[in-house]
Amino acid sequence: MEYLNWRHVFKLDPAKEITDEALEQICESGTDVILVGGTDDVTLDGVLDLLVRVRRFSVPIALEISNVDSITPGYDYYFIPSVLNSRDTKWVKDLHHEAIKEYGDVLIWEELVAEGYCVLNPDCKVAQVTDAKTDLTVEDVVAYARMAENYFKLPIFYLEYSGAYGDIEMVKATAEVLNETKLFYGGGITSVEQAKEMAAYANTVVVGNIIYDDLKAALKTVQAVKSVI
Ligand SMILES: CC(C)=CCC/C(C)=C/CC/C(C)=C/CC/C(C)=C/CC/C(C)=C/CC/C(C)=C/CC/C(C)=C/COP(=O)(O)OP(=O)(O)O
Ligand SMILES: O=P(O)(O)OC[C@@H](O)CO
Ligand SMILES: [Mg+2]
Repeated sequence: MEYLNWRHVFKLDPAKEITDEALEQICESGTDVILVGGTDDVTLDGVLDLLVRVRRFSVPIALEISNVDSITPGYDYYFIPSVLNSRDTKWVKDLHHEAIKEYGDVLIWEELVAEGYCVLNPDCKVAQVTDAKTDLTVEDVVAYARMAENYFKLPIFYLEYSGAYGDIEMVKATAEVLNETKLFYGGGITSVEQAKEMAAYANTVVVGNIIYDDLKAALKTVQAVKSVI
């Protein structure tokens, strides 16, 4: 249950290359966890490679499942997205139903963490793949957040702007209606200022692409997030 207290997360994409030196800096940065996940080209080889390399360090590692073929034992947690604003039930619960039908007898439920995603950047891969309805008002998003917490009782509600910096008013309004469910924010964080701004409202701030574009800037987001009480 330590994920309930995570403030900063680095999300590594198993489809992208990262050098040992960069990986060491990411793992030793003081981040709370390495979350391994991506939308496409996620393979078992990529997921295993990162597991073995990150295990040399003491930071926890979690796998965010995007397809069943790339799941491997050995991760500390398995995060399972359901895209609440997808127009296709496949991404909300059908793939999940299939997986539970096949593996239900052997699942270790304590290792699985359900995430209610609300994807808001229409141009990102995950919005396109899942056919997410992204033209949402604050009232729409707040209703998804309330649904996640009070109806589905999900531990995590994830406001996903992957690749673009999000709308702080959306994040603020969402934070205001959540009590038990943790608010994850992810998308477009490239600076200390942005990291701090989102950390003021989100329980957990997820930093992804900037790791590959500007490692130094990525590393600075750790202390930025943690400096916000
Ligand atoms: C020990 C052991 C092996 C345990 C596990 C056993 C098991 C089989 C568990 C399965 C249980 C279960 C219910 C599984 C669900 C299966 C499944 C396939 C669910 C669908 C998940 C889903 C909705 C995927 C859609 C894509 C998505 C939301 C991905 C999350 C990552 C994300 C948003 C990345 C951001 O995009 P990115 O790739 O970074 O984009 P850019 O490249 O443009 O940056
Ligand atoms: O890659 P960025 O834009 O930082 O987004 C982080 C994460 O929310 C992606 O799933
Ligand atoms: Mg990415």
